[in-house]
Amino acid sequence: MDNAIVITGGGQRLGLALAKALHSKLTPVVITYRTERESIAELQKLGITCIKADFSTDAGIDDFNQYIQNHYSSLKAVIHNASDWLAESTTVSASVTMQTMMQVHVQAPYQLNLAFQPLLENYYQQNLSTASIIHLTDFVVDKGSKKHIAYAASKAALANLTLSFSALLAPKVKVNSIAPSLLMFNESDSESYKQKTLQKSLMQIAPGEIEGVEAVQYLLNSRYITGHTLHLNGGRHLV
Ligand SMILES: NC(=O)C1=CN([C@@H]2O[C@H](COP(=O)(O)OP(=O)(O)OC[C@H]3O[C@@H](n4cnc5c(N)ncnc54)[C@H](OP(=O)(O)O)[C@@H]3O)[C@@H](O)[C@H]2O)C=CC1
Ligand SMILES: Nc1nc2c(c(=O)[nH]1)N=C([C@H](O)[C@@H](O)CO)CN2
Repeated sequence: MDNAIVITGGGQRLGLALAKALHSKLTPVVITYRTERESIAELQKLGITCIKADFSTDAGIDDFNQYIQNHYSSLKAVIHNASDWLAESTTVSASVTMQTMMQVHVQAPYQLNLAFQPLLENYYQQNLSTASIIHLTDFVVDKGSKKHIAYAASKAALANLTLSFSALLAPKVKVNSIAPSLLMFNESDSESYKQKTLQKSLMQIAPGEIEGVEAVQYLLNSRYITGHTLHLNGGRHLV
């Protein structure tokens, strides 16, 4: 199959919204997921290919790469959305926390970008239009986070991959980051946490998945933007 869009972590929230928004007969979407959810069957009914993949090991990354190499000859885009928002804790060692964060946020995008380079360049050759890599980073790349230290460091490394891969792959492939501060809360978030978090930005809302979907569509449609970080932070940097 040709011209596919790969979205990692497409089983819920932003990845799920991206899959539904971007899938079409001309640009079929492939998502990865780890956890069985009703959403997976919903996506399969829409014709979206759902591949179970756990990037916590290099073997898991290799297996997904092999699937793509065996089934696709060109890729329009790869969206590295898969992520674990791990905080430092007393139950998980610092070493395991950092290793876990670097594995999903850096090893997986790094290894898959290198593996998918020929497929992305094939898209350019076949369509005379740039292919795309999009890294989902985070506002904390520029600020750090005292409660998610390893998470923030790994997202900063991911942001640096954007700079290196944009230089390596231009002009056939654009490589950009999207850095949200807050898109949507988690079900476990308390009302007090939500209010405290909303106060941190000028806009004081959680904009929802649609803000991320529209940012991705903007970058996919560009012929010129690369090496860039699109900040979705509601003016948080000015508070
Ligand atoms: N939500 C927000 O407000 C913000 C989000 N971001 C970033 O935006 C992106 C989307 O956020 P959100 O939708 O909340 O993300 P989620 O927390 O919902 O994570 C997305 C998916 O990543 C998958 N995933 C986690 N670890 C692994 C792994 N080791 N291997 C494979 N898949 C894995 C999970 O799959 P499964 O469920 O199938 O196990 C999960 O559904 C993320 O990169 C996030 O860091 C940044 C700032 C704010
Ligand atoms: N993988 C995830 N990363 C992040 C999440 C999330 O739910 N999953 N959430 C946030 C928060 O929105 C934080 O930015 C404000 O509470 C950050 N990253």
